[in-house]
Amino acid sequence: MAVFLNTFLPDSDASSKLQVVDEGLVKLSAESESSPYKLIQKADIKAILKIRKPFAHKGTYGHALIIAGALKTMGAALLCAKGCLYGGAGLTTVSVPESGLNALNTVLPEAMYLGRSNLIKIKSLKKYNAFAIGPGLGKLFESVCIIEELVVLKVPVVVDADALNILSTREDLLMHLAKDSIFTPHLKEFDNLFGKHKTWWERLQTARIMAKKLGSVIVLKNQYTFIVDQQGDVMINPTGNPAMAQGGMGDVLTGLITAYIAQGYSAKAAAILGCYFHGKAGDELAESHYNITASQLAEQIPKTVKGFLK
Ligand SMILES: NC(=O)C1=CN([C@@H]2O[C@H](COP(=O)(O)OP(=O)(O)OC[C@H]3O[C@@H](n4cnc5c(N)ncnc54)[C@H](OP(=O)(O)O)[C@@H]3O)[C@@H](O)[C@H]2O)[C@@H](O)CC1
Ligand SMILES: Nc1ncnc2c1ncn2[C@@H]1O[C@H](COP(=O)(O)OP(=O)(O)O)[C@@H](O)[C@H]1O
Repeated sequence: MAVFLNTFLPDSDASSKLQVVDEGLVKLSAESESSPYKLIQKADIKAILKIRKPFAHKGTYGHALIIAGALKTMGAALLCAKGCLYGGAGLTTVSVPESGLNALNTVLPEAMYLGRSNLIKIKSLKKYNAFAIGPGLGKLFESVCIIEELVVLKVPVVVDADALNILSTREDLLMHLAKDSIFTPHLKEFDNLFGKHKTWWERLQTARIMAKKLGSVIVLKNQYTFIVDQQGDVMINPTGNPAMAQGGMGDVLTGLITAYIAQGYSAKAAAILGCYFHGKAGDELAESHYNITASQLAEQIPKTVKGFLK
């Protein structure tokens, strides 16, 4: 029986009730036209996920740089870094204000530190192959300057939280960010960035247009998160649950997606894997927990991925 898009939306409208959602990312029948809306299946994840290789070392799985945190929101940076470490990046470096250095060394001894002043030395950024910016960053002048540097560097970036809010007032930067970047807004951040929307259907149409225009992936977060690729196709993530509705959960997702970029996945694949395993870790924890903290979820990720492969 056909499934329609309205099943995955929290509100009601006439158009989404008519829009069929395909099961899986691969078109199965040559006869029917494929829908731009696709529900991610377990088989899709199996096809995308690469098994860790014998003789692999930390260099095999990339080096991620996370630019996040401010005095009162250092936790967001730590959670993002935690998502990246537990997502399997070979190396994770975190650029937080110096006031966060002790916390970083104490909470995440596996992570390295890069001072904010070093961020403007482009040469020092060449060793990283995955970049994330935004969780808890704040919207101070320094944060704007860092985004300007990333635009000059022309590297794809995972953009979240405060970095999204900065871009909402700087269309020049938004339009010049490297293609294959990944934007991870929740509803409010999305509307800040692209304008107010009355319905989720309208919001989704804007996401499709903007993902094409930017040549980037938009991860529009909700109970069912929509991953919109550079062609404007929409992949619907089936995992996740209300036990996950606690602060910091999106920060972990940003770190996890960045870990997959570091490991060599494309922007689209990294977004799909990140959303799927983030939600699946939450689903597994929710079997025995009424609610879940973001730290708890990050720590569950390697177990979830291992269990998935069995
Ligand atoms: N430990 C730390 O350091 C943490 C630091 N953090 C960092 O702090 C920074 C600012 O984060 P923030 O939570 O203050 O602002 P933001 O996320 O814009 O929410 C503002 C309001 O928007 C709404 N809203 C949000 N989501 C929605 C949704 N899905 N659907 C609908 N509405 C939604 C909701 O408004 P309401 O509906 O309650 O009126 C909410 O109150 C940011 O950089 C972040 O990374 C956090 O990650 C927490 C842990
Ligand atoms: N009810 C829910 N069902 C499924 N996923 C949820 C639910 N509530 C929150 N999440 C997930 O948690 C994350 C929340 O992200 P975000 O709002 O950016 O949080 P924060 O800014 O606190 O880190 C998203 O990935 C979202 O899909």
